[in-house]
Amino acid sequence: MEELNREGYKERAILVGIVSTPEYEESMEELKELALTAGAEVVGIMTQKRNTIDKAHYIGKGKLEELKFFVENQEVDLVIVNDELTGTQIKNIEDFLNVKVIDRTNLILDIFAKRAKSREGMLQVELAQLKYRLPRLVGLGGQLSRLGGGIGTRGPGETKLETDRRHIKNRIKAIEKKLEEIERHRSLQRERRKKNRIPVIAIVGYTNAGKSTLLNALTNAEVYVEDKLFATLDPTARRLVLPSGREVILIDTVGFIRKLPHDLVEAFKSTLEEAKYADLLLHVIDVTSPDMEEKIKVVEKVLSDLDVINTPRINVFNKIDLLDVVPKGNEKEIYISAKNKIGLDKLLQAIEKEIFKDVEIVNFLLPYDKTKEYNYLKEKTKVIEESYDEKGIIIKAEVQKETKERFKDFIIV
Ligand SMILES: Nc1nc2c(ncn2[C@@H]2O[C@H](COP(=O)(O)OP(=O)(O)OP(=O)(O)O)[C@@H](O)[C@H]2O)c(=O)[nH]1
Ligand SMILES: [Mg+2]
Repeated sequence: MEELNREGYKERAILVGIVSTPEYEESMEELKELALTAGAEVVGIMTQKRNTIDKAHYIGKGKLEELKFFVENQEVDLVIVNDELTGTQIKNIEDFLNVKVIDRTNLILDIFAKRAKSREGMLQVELAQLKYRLPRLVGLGGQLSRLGGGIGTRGPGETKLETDRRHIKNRIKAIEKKLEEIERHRSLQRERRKKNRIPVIAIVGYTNAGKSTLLNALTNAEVYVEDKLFATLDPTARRLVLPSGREVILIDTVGFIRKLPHDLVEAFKSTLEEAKYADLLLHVIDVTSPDMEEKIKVVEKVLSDLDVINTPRINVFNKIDLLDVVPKGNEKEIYISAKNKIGLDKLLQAIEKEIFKDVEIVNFLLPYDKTKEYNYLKEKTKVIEESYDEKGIIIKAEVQKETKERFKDFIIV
């Protein structure tokens, strides 16, 4: 879908980046994707080779002159810089070019602001935006008054972004309090799930890898899928019945990206907590992306930061319909096409094997006076069936090895 801004046209943007790392090209390509996702029209890309970022103007003075020429000739509305800028840098460049300047972080925040739908998502994004703005008020003040609205100045649900330091600080406190309440509610839900012994599987991965498509394919859910970045912001949970008839909960999560703004990671921590408490992670990887290895590393870094790098994980290589030769894979590396539903059987088997590797379904016969044992099984295991016999209660339950050992005297076949 073509997105026009409120004035009815697309803001004309030029992308500016510094060439310093080998991944630079992919990173610029991604910046372009981000700009398109935010609703801009990219009319030019300008890069400069240098080792350090210019403290005052990001790029060198000569390059800036060149940029000014381009901005004036191409009727550019917006300059997007590939690195995070200070408030002073934003102000200096804007004063020189007389056009709005935003950085990569602000661009990502802007996309999140437009995409956020749930109350929690909106609060999280607003919090990240306010934290980003607070140290940059010098530079950002001009954007709202002199240069108008548009990309980089929007709040979630189009709320007006604050420019007053005191108000921002108060708002940050208020939002943090509200988010704590929501988090408390969420942890109650988690407790309940734990009590019901339903295993939780979180789908994680780089943005646009196909996570939501996979959730839809496995559960017939209708989660929003789009060939744009950050289609998903809110964690969506769905029930999934495995081939054995056992049930799990599958959760879709927000995608990761390189140089993900720190405040955003912080703000989304509670959403990402879903991954933290998962019994298994499915790491969805787009096999068609030329920098697949680097993206895998970015995701693994976030998983480390979230302290879930040791959670059992299956790497799901997606979009194999676009490959000529498909690798065979193994139990921990499954090749699929979520869109064309190829390889899903193998994936389900692998999930089943991983999740239930330590549990077994066992039948117990408990005499009626064994109330303590009965209560233990009811509370600590997943009871599948219960029936009554003259000798006692027959319980069919999913149990860990230790429980089976402990109750071995009551096992029947
Ligand atoms: N060719 C091909 N395209 C796929 C496949 N799976 C997903 N896609 C496409 O990849 C794009 C992204 O899919 P999503 O499911 O929205 O990706 P996501 O990982 O949820 O993305 P975010 O929520 O933005 O992080 C969409 O255009 C999908 O149609 C696949 O198996 N083959
Ligand atoms: Mg998604």
